[in-house]
Amino acid sequence: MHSSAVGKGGRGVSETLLKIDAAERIFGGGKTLFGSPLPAVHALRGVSIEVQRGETLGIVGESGCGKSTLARILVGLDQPTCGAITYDGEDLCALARADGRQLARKIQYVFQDPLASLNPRKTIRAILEAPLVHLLGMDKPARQSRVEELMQAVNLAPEFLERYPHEFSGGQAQRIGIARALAADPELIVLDEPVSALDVSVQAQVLNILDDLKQRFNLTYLFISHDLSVVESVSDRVAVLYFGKLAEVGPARSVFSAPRHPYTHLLLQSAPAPGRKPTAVENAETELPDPYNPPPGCAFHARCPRRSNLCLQSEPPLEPSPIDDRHFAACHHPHGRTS
Ligand SMILES: Nc1ncnc2c1ncn2[C@@H]1O[C@H](COP(=O)(O)OP(=O)(O)OP(=O)(O)O)[C@@H](O)[C@H]1O
Repeated sequence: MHSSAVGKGGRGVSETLLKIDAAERIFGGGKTLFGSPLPAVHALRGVSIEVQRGETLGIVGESGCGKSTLARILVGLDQPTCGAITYDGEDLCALARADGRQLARKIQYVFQDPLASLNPRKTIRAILEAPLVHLLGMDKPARQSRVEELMQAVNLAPEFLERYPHEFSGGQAQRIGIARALAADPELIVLDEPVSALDVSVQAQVLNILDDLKQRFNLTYLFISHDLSVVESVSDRVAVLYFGKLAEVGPARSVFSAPRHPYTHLLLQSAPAPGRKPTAVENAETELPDPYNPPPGCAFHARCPRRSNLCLQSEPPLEPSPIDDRHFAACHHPHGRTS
């Protein structure tokens, strides 16, 4: 669909930049002042995944599966309840606690709603200069040329620097959000639904810019989206999250052409396609487990056409495919039911 290929093609790089090990995030819980228990939501339930330097890892899943929780943890806006996250060998949470600015120089975030993420009372120049001052301590003359470079990098004229966010279209505003994320020269950018709010034609432009920037600045992307066609077009690898857990992860080509988890099948069947209405997930979404009362066994069992007694009793581990050790699925019946 899109001509862009943010990170597609792989560069044969295999240096681990980010390592997430058994990350859990529980919201709520504990007790009220009067001692009654508060409900708890297990937003991430033991997520383990690595991101290689230079790759684009796509993360897909329905609303509520934990995508944004993971993204917020990676940029230091939240902390996991337990588990370990290392960035380039350093403890990411310790880094976030000790010096948020160091973390912000390495990992940046691009928000879904471009206009809402830009301060309406500041000019674009002030918006782009803020990270240069706060993260890099850059002086005025250096800032002047850097903001012009940043505008050029996202194909916007430097004349726009004195304008305010409301004077831009959604696509232009997202390009400004991307320029701001680039300002401190990060290595990893977490793109949280970066084109979901844009028209399809504008999406392609923004994806092309992201692809170009990735090549030019050796960036690594974590690309979060519920739009499978976008994720397929941009990702080297794809992780499918379901109810706070990884259901499947592997090279994009394998996950999309030969999905092993029935949830990935369901997502693919439900994706909008010419002549087909997206209904399956919309219908099935009403069957998502109650986050306050998770089911036993595999969290997907109530929706799963392959379920067996085993699925009702035990959670399947994430295991590699016998024919591709980079393609993992957490399913007791990844090849369908044999009995
Ligand atoms: N601050 C919070 N307090 C309580 N529950 C939360 C909080 N943040 C997220 N959750 C819950 O954690 C789960 C995962 O939410 P999250 O926003 O990470 O999902 P998501 O996949 O990003 O969804 P969406 O695509 O709708 O943003 C959901 O059940 C959500 O209600």
